[in-house]
Amino acid sequence: MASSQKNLSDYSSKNISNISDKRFAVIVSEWNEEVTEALYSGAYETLISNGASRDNIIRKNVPGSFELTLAAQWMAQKDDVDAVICIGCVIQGETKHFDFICSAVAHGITEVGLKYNKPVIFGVLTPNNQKQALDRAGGKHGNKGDEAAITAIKMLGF
Ligand SMILES: Nc1c(NC[C@H](O)[C@H](O)[C@H](O)CO)[nH]c(=O)[nH]c1=O
Ligand SMILES: CC(=O)[C@@H](O)COP(=O)(O)O
Repeated sequence: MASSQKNLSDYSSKNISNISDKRFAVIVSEWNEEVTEALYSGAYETLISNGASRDNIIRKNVPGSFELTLAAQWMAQKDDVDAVICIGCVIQGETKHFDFICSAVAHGITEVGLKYNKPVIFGVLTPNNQKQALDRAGGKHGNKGDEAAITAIKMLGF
């Protein structure tokens, strides 16, 4: 289902588990900072509004989305991290670089979650242009950061 049919910020709060003692690592890519900061704000506020403690949200920055995977591994291996949320925005350019980054990040983040047996969430936009990105970072299609945070919460309650 395309984001145009389902708002990224719409979610059910039913069956949300107690996350007051859960620790979240949120890794934010610095590329397309206007977008990723909006995604981070959405994720942070969603965690807080669903019961997370401010002291239990650890933010780390990386240069670009490609670096999200290694940073996710560094955080996921910590015993005091319960879930990792990866925030990024990869915008299509003129070359195939977009395809390589998106594929590497998607596969890499998946592998980290499987390796450390904890939620590692793909909160990465892969739009064709800046407008599509902004539409999904608090615009008309909601905020991917909200979606990433509620996904982490629901996986912790699995
Ligand atoms: N073009 C975008 C990038 N490119 C940078 C890579 O993510 C990486 O940092 C570089 O290849 C060095 O390893 N990153 C984004 O997050 N978004 C882009 O649109
Ligand atoms: C996703 C990218 O790395 C991309 O923005 C780079 O742009 P280009 O493909 O035009 O070099």
